[in-house]
Amino acid sequence: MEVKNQPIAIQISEQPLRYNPEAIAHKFDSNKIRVIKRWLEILLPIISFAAQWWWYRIIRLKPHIKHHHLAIKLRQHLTNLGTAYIKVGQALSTRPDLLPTVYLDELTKLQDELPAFPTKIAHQFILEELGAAPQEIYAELTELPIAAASLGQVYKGKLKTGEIVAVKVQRPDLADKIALDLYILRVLTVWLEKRFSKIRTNLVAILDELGARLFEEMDYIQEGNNAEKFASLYSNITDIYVPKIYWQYTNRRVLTMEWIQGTKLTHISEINAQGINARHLVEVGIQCTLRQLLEHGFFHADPHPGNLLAMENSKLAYLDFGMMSYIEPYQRYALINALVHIVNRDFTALIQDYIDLDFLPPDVDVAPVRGALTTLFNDALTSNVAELNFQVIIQKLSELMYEHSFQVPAYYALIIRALVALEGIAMKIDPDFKVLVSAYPYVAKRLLTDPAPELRKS
Ligand SMILES: Nc1ncnc2c1ncn2[C@@H]1O[C@H](COP(=O)(O)OP(=O)(O)OP(=O)(O)O)[C@@H](O)[C@H]1O
Repeated sequence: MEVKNQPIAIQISEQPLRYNPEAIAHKFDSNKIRVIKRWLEILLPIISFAAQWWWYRIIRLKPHIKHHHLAIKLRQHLTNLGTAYIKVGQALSTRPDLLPTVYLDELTKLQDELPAFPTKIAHQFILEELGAAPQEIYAELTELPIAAASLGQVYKGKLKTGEIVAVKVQRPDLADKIALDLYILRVLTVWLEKRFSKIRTNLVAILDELGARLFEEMDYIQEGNNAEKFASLYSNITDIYVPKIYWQYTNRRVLTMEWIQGTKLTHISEINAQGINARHLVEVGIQCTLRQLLEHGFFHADPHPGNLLAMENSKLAYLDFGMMSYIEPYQRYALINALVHIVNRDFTALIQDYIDLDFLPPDVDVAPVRGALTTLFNDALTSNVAELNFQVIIQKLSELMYEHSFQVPAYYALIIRALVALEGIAMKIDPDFKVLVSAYPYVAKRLLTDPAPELRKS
């Protein structure tokens, strides 16, 4: 029987997968044994971490050595605890308002080192989600996954109509396991907030935001929609490519998309060996990032080099649209204004930008923050734009934000992560590559030509 690109019997779920803390609490309140078992698995590393912290205090270890060791331990514990904790750690790694820099640096190394699950289970999922056995849908499908990541694993396949595809299948019981971990973490954060009234940050809100994000990431229909929205906004940029989604063969836990033949930007030497100009790809990536952040606001929040592929025709392909974020127009304008105020060294105005962006409360004691910002940016700006290194500025700014109790909104943390990832790639290609120099003409042009009243003042 010939199967054309026609819908087979799939039951696309009507409601998108949503994080609902009340429903989760309701579910696990009546399953105490499971909750207690998981609590024990979590408590053990917490106790071990606390004991180590206490020991280092007793032996009066030098603070920087102490925190360095503790940060490594924290990363190891989170890795062992599984997907939800790896994601929590990755989210924390972008939050200079919550953790000192030494912890941020260590947590950015968190990798999703999870083993693959059996292909038999993946086949079962395909049957359940798409309503037909894999051999009825795909003419070919690799026996083993070509990649195993935190939420799912990816097979290479071929449709009966001949198109080469990537088939992403979600890990078994993922939603259930993550829900249980989020439930426990929420109990813990509510307790922490009650117990330590000094904590100013709304930890429960941060956790709920992360939960919402994780649930979105677990819904491959949402990911497919994100990919299409991203394509509609940015694939008109020269040399940007976004894989096509095959909706007929996609559901919540199975995603079928166009296979991208390419080399990850983690393998720069291979890219060069193929005669592809890696520098050009970075320039393209920078232009695309600027359009995402400053023009449409819809941005890829996880553009690490493993999610970017150099194609043989010198195009840059984006993968993995599970984690996207959005910046409101007023936030975009405030960011551009902040940039202008930094360049003009107008730190009083810069503090007002931070207040407008809700980083600082309106009643903040301005003088010490202005003093710290002045020192930081005067140091940084004595070098000309060509010498500015983004990573260094961000690191200093992170320290300042931690010391002066800034509240960093999640979207800002994700922007920084995206920019630092991009600069990291650029500097691997050429240690002297200046992202800011490449970005400057675009920002200048926006300032000169954008009719928005919010920018006209600047
Ligand atoms: N369309 C595609 N074409 C070719 N390879 C792909 C494609 N999609 C995914 N892959 C491969 O599978 C890997 C994992 O895919 P992806 O990053 O989408 O999974 P994930 O579970 O969302 O991972 P993460 O842990 O980053 O969230 C990619 O790094 C890439 O090697």
